[in-house]
Amino acid sequence: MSAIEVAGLTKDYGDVLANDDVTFDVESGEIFGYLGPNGAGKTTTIRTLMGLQSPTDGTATVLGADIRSESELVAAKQRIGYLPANPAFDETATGEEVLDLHASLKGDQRREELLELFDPPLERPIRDYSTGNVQKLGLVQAFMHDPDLVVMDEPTSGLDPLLQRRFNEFVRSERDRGTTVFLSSHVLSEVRQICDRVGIIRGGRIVTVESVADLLGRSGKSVTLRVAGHVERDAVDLPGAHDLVVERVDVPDDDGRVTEVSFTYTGDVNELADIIAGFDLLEFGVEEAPLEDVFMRFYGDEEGTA
Ligand SMILES: Nc1ncnc2c1ncn2[C@@H]1O[C@H](COP(=O)(O)OP(=O)(O)OP(=O)(O)O)[C@@H](O)[C@H]1O
Repeated sequence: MSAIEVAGLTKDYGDVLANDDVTFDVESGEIFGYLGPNGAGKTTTIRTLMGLQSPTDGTATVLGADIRSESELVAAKQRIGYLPANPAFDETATGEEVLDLHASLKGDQRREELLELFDPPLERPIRDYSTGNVQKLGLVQAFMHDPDLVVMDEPTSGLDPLLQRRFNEFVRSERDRGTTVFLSSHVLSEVRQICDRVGIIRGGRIVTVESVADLLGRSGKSVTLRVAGHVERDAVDLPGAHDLVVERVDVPDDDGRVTEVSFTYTGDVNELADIIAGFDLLEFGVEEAPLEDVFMRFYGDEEGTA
């Protein structure tokens, strides 16, 4: 059985069709990334899955419970952890009190273990918490009752790089012990590090659901070269090079000219390495293609940035 099944989910806010016939499944035991630019409709789907708002049309199940049935959903939520975007804990309560409240609702058998990984200042009131500390408390709260499914809306926002890495390792180890994880993000490089599969949403519509390996294979790398001397365009116009830009620049202090080359590359890295080996390189950069470029290449720009 799938941990989450979303079928034709539609949410019309009046001005905005935030989810338009959204359909996808999350398999039990996988880490599924729900990826899309700001305003794409990720939070709308997540809040609907958690029963916090009703769909205009379509439906979904979480751990087999129909989200339209309050009683089914309440029962299922005992086995679900939820970390909302910008968790709104009671500002006057201390972190400890927030956890005590959640423990009374769902349990807290893993509280101490989680507090060793993510250590918010429990004795302080929430109003004194930094964004990162709220996020840490949210993570402890989401996992401490040892749920079967955890749903997180932009979980790494506010975490510094060290904690992000700890979070990634933790989520992978949770997956390895059988927990299903559904998380949203607008950053491809973040999702690629932990997710098994990804669903991309844009303008309220699902544009693809595929494995992260397949997505990365298709999205390619951004390559930049700074080469001493002339480079002819034909020399770098390899199969798999897209959006190629070749510019000659005069460098006053240097003896001669420099050529700057940039492109997105989806071809064979060995072919690229062979070409580059023949250049007098000044600089060489390879980065993940930005998410927006991936969208532009595969899905066009007919829907603007949302
Ligand atoms: N309660 C609401 N009333 C009206 N419009 C809304 C409401 N909530 C969200 N929207 C709109 O629906 C669209 C999708 O918003 P949503 O928050 O689901 O996107 P998102 O992908 O989570 O974006 P972000 O990453 O910025 O949080 C946006 O255009 C947003 O302005």
